[in-house]
Amino acid sequence: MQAKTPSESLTILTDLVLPSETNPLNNLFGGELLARMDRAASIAARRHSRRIVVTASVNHVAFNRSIALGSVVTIEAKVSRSFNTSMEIFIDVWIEDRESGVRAKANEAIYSFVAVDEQGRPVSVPPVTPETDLEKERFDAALRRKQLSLVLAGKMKPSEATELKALFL
Ligand SMILES: CC(=O)SCCNC(=O)CCNC(=O)[C@H](O)C(C)(C)COP(=O)(O)OP(=O)(O)OC[C@H]1O[C@@H](n2cnc3c(N)ncnc32)[C@H](O)[C@@H]1OP(=O)(O)O
Repeated sequence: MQAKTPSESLTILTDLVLPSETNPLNNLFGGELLARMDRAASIAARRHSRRIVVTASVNHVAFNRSIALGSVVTIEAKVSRSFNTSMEIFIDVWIEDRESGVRAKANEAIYSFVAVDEQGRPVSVPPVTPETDLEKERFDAALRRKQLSLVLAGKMKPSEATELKALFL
C-alpha cells in the first residue's frame, strides 16, 4: 500500500461558539469540543484510509485554555502515524482574536481510529511518511502513545510495552 503524508489527511473545521454550546462561565463546553474534534479526526482518518473508520480511543486531551462564547474556533486534524489497521490522529485547536485575527493555540488532543470493513472488521491502512520536523516528532512518539493506550485499555501487558519501558530504563 502506498504511503501518504500527514498533509494529505489534513482536515480543518472552523466554527463559532454559540450560547447553547457553553458552560455556566460562558465558555465552550468540553464535551462539545470533544465532539467537534472527533468529527475532524474521523474525516482525517477517512481521508488517509479511504475506508469506514471508528474511534478506538481518545488518548489525550488538554483543555489548556477556555474558549469564550462567540469565539471562532479552528480544529486542525492530521494522521500522525498509522500502524496496521489503526491510525493516530493529532488535533490542534486554535482560537482567533476578533480584532487582530492572530491565532492562539487553545487545546490539543490525540485520538486513535481504526479502519473497518462493512462488517466492522479491522482492515489495513496505508503507512504515513512524515515531512516536517513536527510531523516527524509526532510520528516517532506515536508507538509509545499507542502502547500506553493499549496498556490502559487492558489490551497489552505492561511487560510487553517495550517503547514505554525504554523511557524509564
Ligand atoms: C466515528 C465514531 O465515533 S465511531 C463510534 C465510536 N467507536 C466505536 O463504536 C468503535 C467500537 N469498537 C470497535 O469496533 C472495536 O473495538 C475496534 C474496531 C476499535 C477494535 O477492534 P478489536 O477487536 O480490538 O480489533 P484488534 O484487536 O484487531 O485491534 C485493531 C486495531 O485497533 C488498535 N486498538 C484497539 N484498541 C485500541 C486502543 N484502546 N488504543 C489504541 N489502539 C487500539 C489495535 O492495536 C489494532 O491496531 P493495529 O492493527 O494497527 O495494530
